[in-house]
Amino acid sequence: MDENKKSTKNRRYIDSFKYAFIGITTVFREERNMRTHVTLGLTAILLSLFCNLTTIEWLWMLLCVFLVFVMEIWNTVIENVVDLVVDHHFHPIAKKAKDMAAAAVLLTSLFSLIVGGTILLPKIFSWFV
Ligand SMILES: Nc1ncnc2c1ncn2[C@@H]1O[C@H](COP(=O)(O)OP(=O)(O)OP(=O)(O)O)[C@@H](O)[C@H]1O
Repeated sequence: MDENKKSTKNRRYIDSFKYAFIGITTVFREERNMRTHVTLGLTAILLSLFCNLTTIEWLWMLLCVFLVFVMEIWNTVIENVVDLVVDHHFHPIAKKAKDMAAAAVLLTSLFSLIVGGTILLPKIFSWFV
């Protein structure tokens, strides 16, 4: 049987990891927004490496980066399920679901921007004064 076309439960933990990894690579390959989030997240982590963060600050930064990734993955899940259900035809409830999923990503990104800015900006300014 073609492994990519199976629709039964994973029997082994290694299979669960394998399909989760395929999910990550698929969302990265197919969603431009996900690639932007990864680029911005990696930039924030790279900057943090030069900013001498405390353990708590590191945990906040990592929480924000992972939250945005997870929210973008859920947004993509909802887009895919909606497209599957309405078969790409216009439907007001499809629009509502997709707009709300996009709103969740927007709010998480704004929250991350506030946290990242609060932690990193004072440290970056202190390099120049
Ligand atoms: N089947 C549909 N019926 C009604 N409106 C839709 C439908 N599909 C998409 N839309 C509208 O188009 C917008 C963009 O949908 P699309 O599936 O292209 O997501 P996207 O451009 O990948 O969005 P995002 O930037 O959140 O990833 C939705 O937020 C919604 O307003």
